[in-house]
Amino acid sequence: MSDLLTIAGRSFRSRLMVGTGKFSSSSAMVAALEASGAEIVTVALRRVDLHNPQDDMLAHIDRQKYLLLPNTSGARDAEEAVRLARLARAAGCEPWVKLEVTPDPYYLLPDPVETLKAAEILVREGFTVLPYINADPVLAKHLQEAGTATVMPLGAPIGTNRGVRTRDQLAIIIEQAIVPVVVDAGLGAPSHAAEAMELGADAVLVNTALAVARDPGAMGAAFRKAVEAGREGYLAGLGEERSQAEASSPLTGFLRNED
Ligand SMILES: CC(=O)[C@@H](O)[C@H](O)COP(=O)(O)O
Repeated sequence: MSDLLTIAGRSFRSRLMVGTGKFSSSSAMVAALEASGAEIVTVALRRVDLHNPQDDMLAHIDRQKYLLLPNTSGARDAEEAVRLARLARAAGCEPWVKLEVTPDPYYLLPDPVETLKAAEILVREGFTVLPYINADPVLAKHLQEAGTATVMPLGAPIGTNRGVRTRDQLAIIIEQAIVPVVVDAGLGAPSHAAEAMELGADAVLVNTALAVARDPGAMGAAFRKAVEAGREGYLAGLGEERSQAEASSPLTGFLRNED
């Protein structure tokens, strides 16, 4: 039986989304995308010319194969984010947007107030909104009530490769979610992606780990397997953590009885 990820009524086999920044070459990016099995690929609106099909990056992304998810990376407030999303739609992109509002260039942490404000506007305008947020369960609820198609809480700040540092808050978001939860940012190793999936995330988004790998294609394949393994582990039902040891084999009834 297939285990599909469904976002806003659209289904995907892959639970790994991939970002397109920081790759050393277009061929490295294509190798990573293909090996990852991703079906959703995010592109920073500030880095591409959507009106130009020959744009170096866009020309390398097969839009029959991948859903192009424009992101508002670089937007510092709601107004800038909304403007970027509208530009993407005007240029012929599907009305899906990865909403990112990051006023602070040092930590790139998302602004919760401006993100919610932008999400409310974009949902009203008919966009399918996938907001990047800190791992804040209260904000995640507000965004879902506003009509976002997912929530995308961070594992760690963008580009840090530090893994699932927000585990406890992610668990609450996942427990309460009524839309898919996509753990986005900071996942620097395949094991990080597996951990997020084992926790019950519906999908993950990865960019830096693939882009900076010595072999981005091989890393794409490794993340693909990790996401699948994490998902399978989650569905199989993981055992609960315990503080006290519990023997896996009987501890009585042998050796001493033979005296
Ligand atoms: C590409 C994208 O949409 C970002 O949110 C982010 O870049 C992903 O995080 P990492 O680069 O840390 O994987």
